[in-house]
Amino acid sequence: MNLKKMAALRAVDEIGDGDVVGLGTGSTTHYFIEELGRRVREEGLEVMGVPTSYQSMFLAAESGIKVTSLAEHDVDVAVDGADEVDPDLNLIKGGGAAHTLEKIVDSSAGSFIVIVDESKLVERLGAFPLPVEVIPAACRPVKLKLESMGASVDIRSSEGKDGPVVTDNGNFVLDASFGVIDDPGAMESRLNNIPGVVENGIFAGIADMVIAGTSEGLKILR
Ligand SMILES: O=C(CO)[C@H](O)[C@H](O)COP(=O)(O)O
Repeated sequence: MNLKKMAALRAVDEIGDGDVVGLGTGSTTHYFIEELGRRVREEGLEVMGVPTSYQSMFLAAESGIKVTSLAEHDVDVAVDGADEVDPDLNLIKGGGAAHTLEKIVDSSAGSFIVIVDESKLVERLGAFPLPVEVIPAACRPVKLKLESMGASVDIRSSEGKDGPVVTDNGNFVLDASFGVIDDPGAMESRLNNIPGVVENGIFAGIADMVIAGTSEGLKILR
């Protein structure tokens, strides 16, 4: 079976009737949202979803999940993917440039569950370039600051549009390769302290549970 899907389907079992669910972004959460929607439509599960991106908002609506927001509801359980997960459940996220709203929703949740395939499990964070969302006017000074801290930095661009990726919040993303990150919590705070940085992709100490699909079956980390 597809290992991302395996983790996603297991996560749906953690959702109870009446829950407000944080809906993460990416290909792994895609499977989660689809299955959650199927249970809503076919089994009468009553949930509301708080999307973390336009991607998850559109998919939730298509799947039959009622959409709400943090302005109206607290989140009971958030389910989200990750780009890297270390043994202490620190994460790198933002491969889909959605990490700012993801961090707001995931950190506000009563419980935050991460779903990944085994390729995301690492001993130490840092092989995946760290996404840093910046206000466009701050792009150059923040890039220079990150370089002065030892990173090599790319302004993220993508297919489908010439020029930089523009996030759901109207900002740019810098991908900063620092190598191994020794102290994820300290690095997370330090980066968010740079003027013009909106949010970086380190999620230190907020995940409660990781469900990983592996070739040997499901692996649960708490
Ligand atoms: O952080 C994210 C989006 O900003 C994603 O959750 C992360 O990139 C993992 O994506 P995928 O499930 O497609 O591997």
